[in-house]
Amino acid sequence: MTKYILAVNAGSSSVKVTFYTYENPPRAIADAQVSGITAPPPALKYKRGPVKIQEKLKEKLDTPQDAFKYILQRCFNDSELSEVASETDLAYICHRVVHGGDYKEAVTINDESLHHLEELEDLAPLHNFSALEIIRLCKEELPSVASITFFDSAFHQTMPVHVKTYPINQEIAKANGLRKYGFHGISYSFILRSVAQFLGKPVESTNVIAMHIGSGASICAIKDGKSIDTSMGLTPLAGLPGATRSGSIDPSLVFHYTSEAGKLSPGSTKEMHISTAEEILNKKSGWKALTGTTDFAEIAVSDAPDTHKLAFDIMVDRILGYIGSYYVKLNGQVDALVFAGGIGEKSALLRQTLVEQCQSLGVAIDSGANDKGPGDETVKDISLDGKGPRVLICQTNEQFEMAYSVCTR
Ligand SMILES: Nc1ncnc2c1ncn2[C@@H]1O[C@H](COP(=O)(O)OP(=O)(O)O)[C@@H](O)[C@H]1O
Ligand SMILES: CC(=O)OP(=O)(O)O
Ligand SMILES: [Mg+2]
Repeated sequence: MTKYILAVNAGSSSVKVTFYTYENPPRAIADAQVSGITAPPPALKYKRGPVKIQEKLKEKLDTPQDAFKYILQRCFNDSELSEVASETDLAYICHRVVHGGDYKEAVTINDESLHHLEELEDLAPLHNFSALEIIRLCKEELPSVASITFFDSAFHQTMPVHVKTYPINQEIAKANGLRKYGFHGISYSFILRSVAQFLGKPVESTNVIAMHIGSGASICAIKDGKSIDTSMGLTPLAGLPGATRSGSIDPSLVFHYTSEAGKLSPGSTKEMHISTAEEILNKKSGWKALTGTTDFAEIAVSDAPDTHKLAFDIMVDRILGYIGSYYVKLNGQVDALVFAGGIGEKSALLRQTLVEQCQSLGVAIDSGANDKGPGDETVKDISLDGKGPRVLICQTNEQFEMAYSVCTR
């Protein structure tokens, strides 16, 4: 009997799942996403073959587990998707877990690994909570299917010690796991393989500066196929601003923000032990705080109001800072600057502005190709011929990367 893989990408406000055939390479047979869990009504996007459905849901889906259960039932009950009708049709469930601590590779869930992940939750309650809730649910409701967790942080284990280490008391740092981990690694691994293939180079000798710019945004310096630095840190808060995240700020700002900032947040629970400061900097900052919208498509327009223009300029400035730093760290040996993530893939204005400001690195883009975007291509070259690095768009796919890893191991 043909078996299928279910790949789950759970965020705080959305749950995305894709069903794949269990073959090399895996082929997507259906894709479903519930967003707006924290801002009801929830919305469903469902794609099966040529069929595309978008609807607002009447159901109350307040938590990622509710959203996941809803998606699963809907897919299992869809008579047009008879391939997956119950747990017996599934070979594996892949889960994206943002923070994997010291894990260097994916792990199969059993009591021991789940317990270890639950301990890690303290370090990253805001980011691991949704995924862990869904893993616990799968263990209970789909007990015959093996769950494998893939970690965003695993790709960055190759960063040198001096890059990973914060200059603080090392006993305390070691006891509490306080170091730079870096995230979006499942995406970077997809980007690296796709870009190396596109350039016709072995992964082991590919050097790129890759940007995953979405509602969470990061950038990564990849040397000889390995991450040597990335902008996120102990948690995904560090580095670039995001839709609701401040990105890097002077840490002292926390002590001056409000007198309440250091206290436990009212939203804190047994599972989500977070302070008001963490909540403000993760959920009430970023371009939402500057402009009122989390939608970068409203910000990245040429005739935007001043508030939006400021948010755009901040984003450009912070990204430029990292590109400059990583270009130097890579000793100028850069095969390509790669744009990925919802914004990196869709905003021609952001790409154009950034590349114009990186002229000193010898990069230039073909504005027609840039405006057209990647279309159906996984990797699209938008550079003008020149001596400098190529400029590429890569349509990254975290669910595919997890399924691919399972099918090729
Ligand atoms: N045409 C566009 N121009 C600029 N930004 C866009 C466009 N379309 C979508 N986006 C932005 O992409 C972001 C979502 O990217 P995505 O990588 O899916 O994020 P995440 O996985 O973190 O939810 C949102 O901020 C959305 O506004
Ligand atoms: C790590 C992270 O920020 O993830 P996302 O972009 O999906 O929020
Ligand atoms: Mg994402």
